[in-house]
This record gives sequence, C-alpha cells and structure tokens, in this order.
Amino acid sequence: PKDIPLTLGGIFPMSGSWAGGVACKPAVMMALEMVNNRPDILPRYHLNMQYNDSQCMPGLGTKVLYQLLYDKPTKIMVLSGCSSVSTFVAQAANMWNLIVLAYGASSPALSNRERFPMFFRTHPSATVHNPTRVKLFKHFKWNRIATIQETQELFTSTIEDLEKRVKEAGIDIAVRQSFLTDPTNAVRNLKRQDARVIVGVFYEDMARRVFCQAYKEKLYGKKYVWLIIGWYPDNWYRTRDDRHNCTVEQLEEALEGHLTTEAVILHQENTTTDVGMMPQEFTQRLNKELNTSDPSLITGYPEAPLAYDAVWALAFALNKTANKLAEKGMSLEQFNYSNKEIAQEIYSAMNSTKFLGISGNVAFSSQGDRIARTQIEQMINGTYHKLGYYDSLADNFTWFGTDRWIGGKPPLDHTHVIDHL
Ligand SMILES: CC1(C)CO[C@@H](CC(=O)O)CN1
Repeated sequence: PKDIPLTLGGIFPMSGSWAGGVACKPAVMMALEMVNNRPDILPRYHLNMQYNDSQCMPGLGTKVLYQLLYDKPTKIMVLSGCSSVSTFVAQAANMWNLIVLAYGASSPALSNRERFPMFFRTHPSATVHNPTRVKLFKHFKWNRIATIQETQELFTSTIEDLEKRVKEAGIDIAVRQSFLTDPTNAVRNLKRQDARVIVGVFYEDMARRVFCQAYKEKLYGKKYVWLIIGWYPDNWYRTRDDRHNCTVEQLEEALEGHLTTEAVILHQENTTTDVGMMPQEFTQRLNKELNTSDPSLITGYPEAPLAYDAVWALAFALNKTANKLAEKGMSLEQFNYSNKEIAQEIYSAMNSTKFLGISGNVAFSSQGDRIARTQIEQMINGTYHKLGYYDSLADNFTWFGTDRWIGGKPPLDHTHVIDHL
C-alpha cells in the first residue's frame, strides 16, 4: 500500500508579472491525484505537496522556499514557476541537495549547470525559437537579418543565442536595435538601416507599440518580413491600449504577413499518453476545474500541461530512484538535505527522463532544458495559419507550403538592383 509519505515543495505565482499558478496549481493537483492512484508507480509511497504563493517575485519565492525547508516533513523536490523566482530558488535549493523542476521558466539564463547544478524544466527555454528562426532564414535564403528587442534579460540572452547560431550558419545580423519602453527610435533606425528580415523579441504590450511605430514608418508590406514570438494571447493586437495611438486596422495592416515561432506545449494528436489521460481529456478536466466560460483567458492555461507533466516527470524519476536504491539496501525515505548520494540518484533518474506527456514528448537536455518542437505560423488576412513545424533535435523540418506573401513572393533580405527597376 502507498503508506509512506513523500512531500514535494510547490512554489506557484498566483499574481504578478506571470500569474501562471492560477492554472498550473490545479494541473499539479490533478497529476498528484492520478499518480497516487497508480499502483505501478511508487507502489510504497504517497506523494504530498506543501506549497505557497511567490507572486512571481524572487524575494517572496525565496522566503517560500525557506518556509518549505524549515517546515516538517523533509521535502524531496521543489516545483517552481517564474524565471525570476526559479533563478533564486534553483541556486538556494541546491544547497539542500534539492532538485528544482520548473514548469513555467523560459529564461535562457537558466541553461547553466555551473549556476544551477540540479535544475530541470518542462517549460522550454526562450532559445527554443532560435534553431527554427535559422531554419527559416535558410529556407528563404535570408542571409542579412535585423533584430529589435525590449531590453529585458530574457530577450537579451535570446538574441545572444541567436547571434551564436546565425554565425555558425554563415548568416549576418547586420542591424541590432533595442529599446526600454519606447520603440520609436529603434524602429526608425531599422528603416534607416534598410532592415528587411526583422526578428522582434518583446512582451505583447511592447509589441503593440512596435507595430504602431512600424505602421508610421511604413516598415511593413511586400519588402519586409517580421518574425515575432507566437505565445501572445490570440487577438493580442486588438487589446485596448492607450500607450499607442494606432487603430486596430492600422496594426493589422502592419502585421499582415508576419511570421511567428512558438514551442508546441500541447500534444497535437489525441493519442494515448504515458500520463493517465489523452490531451483532450486533460483539457476537459482542467476546464472543469477552472470553472470559467473562457479558460484561455486564464494566465498559465497554455502552460498547464507543462505543470501536469512536471509531476509525472518527478514521479517517474522517484520511482526509478526507489528501485535503484532498493538494490543497495537503501530507500527514498532516507533522503535528507545533507544526503548527496540519494540526490545524485534522483538527478541521474531525471536526466534519463523520456515519456509522452500531455505537452508532448518530455525529455531534458544536459542542461536540464525541455527539448521541444516548435510551430511556425503566418498572419494572413488577420488570422494565424500554420506553416510548419521544426524539431531541432531530429533536424526535422515539416513545411506545408501555405505561406502567402504580399508581393506574391517572399521578400529579399536586402535591396537588390531589381528593386529600383
Ligand atoms: C511562454 C511564457 C509566457 C514565457 O514566460 C514564462 C514565465 C517566465 O519565464 O517567467 C511563462 N510562459
């Protein structure tokens, strides 16, 4: 019987810059219930969780971690959300030999085994877009690229990673612009420097200002292509926003034809998974839990599969560890904060994670990053259309050929003589 308790620590952002805990906590609870009902997984153990709210703030998140550490019983692993909190929690928890598993952290800075020796995340790093961007540059023979970014660490490290990858591919980032809150000059400079293929990385509120400025500078249409992030909420450009003075129609005109990349974090086929239910069933049950008419308006709803799969990842890893320890006459309940040996066993079990979850295949890179597929879309007549997928691990590029261009063909990456004819 599952009568030995194992307790997880849970840190959830219930408010703040990314309140993803609102949808991710229910997903975690659902997974715990499912795992605890599986006699074949951790047959002797019952998984419990003590948790608290970080408000997506690193200081409060750290305080929550210390409370979890000092409150009995001993925690065996910690689940975390926001990048800013995970950056603090993953460094501190390591001092107590705790693995940290993040379901909502996208910052590229977290891909660093020196700083975060026992960190894993089911949420892909923001750099997951970059191999796909390079694949698109090659597909369209674009060798001269421009970038524009909001000055946030998340976007700075994403562009740095992109620069590394384009250099390897013999592609040149000829124009780089950044802005803090007002993109006017940055967009104007893109126009002056004849940017044509433009990668833009910023949060959605800034995206509205960028494209209002792009409209005014006429930095759109048949000679240009923008590649931006695909995880903004649908109709993000229709949101009322007094920080720019463009109409929705003007934004739509500037946005026509742009491309987006985003990680696929919900398994596309409704097939059986290794995690107790099919994707559609998960969505139905989560919608019921969240009890709202439009769950897609709840922050963290897209990431809920990542939180659900995080619990299964740790359950499979703890199960593997329990079996390994039994061979040595040891057991999981012997884990404590000064026991490196058991922590090392859990770490290597996490490293070899591989299962089909609600969010698709779950596996981690050597730096603990989620390995994920990306999907490519294009805005055509105001709505997003799927253009293809890219799996960088297998270098598998699926292209539907459904891309449509204002000038009837893809734009060139720089001025050609024929432009003037
Ligand atoms: C795709 C997004 C919105 C990126 O930010 C993540 C939050 C974070 O990285 O702090 C959540 N998921």
